[in-house]
Amino acid sequence: GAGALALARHDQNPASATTSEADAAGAIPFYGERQAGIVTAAQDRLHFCAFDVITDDKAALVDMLQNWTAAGARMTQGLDAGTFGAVGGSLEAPPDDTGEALGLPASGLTLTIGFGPTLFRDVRGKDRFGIAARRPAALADLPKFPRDTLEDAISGGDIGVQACAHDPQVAVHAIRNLARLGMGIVSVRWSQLGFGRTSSTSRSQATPRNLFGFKDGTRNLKSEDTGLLDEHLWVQPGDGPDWMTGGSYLVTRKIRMLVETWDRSPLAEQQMIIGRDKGEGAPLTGKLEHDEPDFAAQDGEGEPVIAVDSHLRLAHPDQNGGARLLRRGYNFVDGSDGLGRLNAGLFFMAYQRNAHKQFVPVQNSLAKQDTLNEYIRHVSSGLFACPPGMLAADDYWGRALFA
Ligand SMILES: C=CC1=C(C)c2cc3[nH]c(cc4nc(cc5[nH]c(cc1n2)c(C)c5CCC(=O)O)C(CCC(=O)O)=C4C)c(C)c3C=C
Ligand SMILES: [Fe+2]
Repeated sequence: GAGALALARHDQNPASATTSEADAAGAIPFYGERQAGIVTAAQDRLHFCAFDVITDDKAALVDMLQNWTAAGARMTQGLDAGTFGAVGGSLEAPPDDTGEALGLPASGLTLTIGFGPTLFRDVRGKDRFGIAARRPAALADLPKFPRDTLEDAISGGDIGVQACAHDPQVAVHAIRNLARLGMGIVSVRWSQLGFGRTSSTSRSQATPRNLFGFKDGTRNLKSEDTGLLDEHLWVQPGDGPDWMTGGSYLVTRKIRMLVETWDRSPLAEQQMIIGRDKGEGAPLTGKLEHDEPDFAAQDGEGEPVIAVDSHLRLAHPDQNGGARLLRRGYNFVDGSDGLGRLNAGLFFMAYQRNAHKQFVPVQNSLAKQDTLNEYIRHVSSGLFACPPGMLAADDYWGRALFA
């Protein structure tokens, strides 16, 4: 607990220890112009859940979204999901909170909601809730990419909820209570736990490492780049539809990483594949992490120093019509695969103004020729339209869409 933390940090600057402890325990505002959990400095833990709506009753769905909003406003502030709480209600009724977060602080919990293509029209093309005309053009299904090995059962979903927190128990508690409140209206389609954020979304954060051991998120869109955020992250007036103005599109990709194969490849080869060095994270043409890569530089034999099929070159905006992403992924290890290997990888998440103009061209370049492909498999995919934030307590998730 707090005692152990204080001990562990005894030899460090006490002021900074206090600040980071407070940050890790603190509450992030639920209401605001934007949804929290997008440019919010990436927390350590993730529980993402995709739900399917199992009712045709629009009023029941809207009622659930109102209940979710009220519970989300409470849980993100460190409170129980309901007003009676885990132990404050009637002995004759199931509690309005499941209880496993009793005594835990808010832990930086954010809840970010998005609506999937199938909420507007189901797989048979039916306009389920009379909102098909409000489906954004940018929410068209993602194309199939070369090498995709997607599993339908862990892809897609009508509603996606991203719960991020510094404590996994807090993130899981939030998703579990939304699922409980949604009983009979939604069912859990798939869910994913993640740890060790693989991107920094703020210049105040050090760049973390992915399970290949490389710094990931060096050249990410950052919360401080407000001009770039308007250009690349937030849906702008005129992009349409109006209910999405100020929102953003989330692409999720569960990417299995064949870590055992990777671990047998030489350091020089690993660095060639990424296009950066493993220790510092500098481009192979530079010294420091944030040095600009020089794609024209050649080695003694006239070969490009940053290989033409390296991840760095293929993912770079210059190769993809200027496309940029706000990456916000997490590592995962879902036990083992029964074949003596870890079932490990990257749960890739990226927010953007239009996935068809940003994620799609980047992923097409990567899928065609990235040397990283030998070591990874895309096994799940999702696309969600995340509306803007809510300014007041009488608003609710999806109001502008369903009104
Ligand atoms: C389609 C988008 C991307 C997928 C899928 C993706 C998978 C993936 N990436 C790594 C490791 C690294 N990626 C890095 C940079 C980087 N990656 C993407 C996009 C996708 N990556 C972009 C847009 C960028 C930034 C490019 C730039 O602007 O220079 C890096 C380098 C460090 C960094 O800048 O973040 C690493 C390392 C893995 C392991 C992976 C799949 C499992
Ligand atoms: Fe990448």
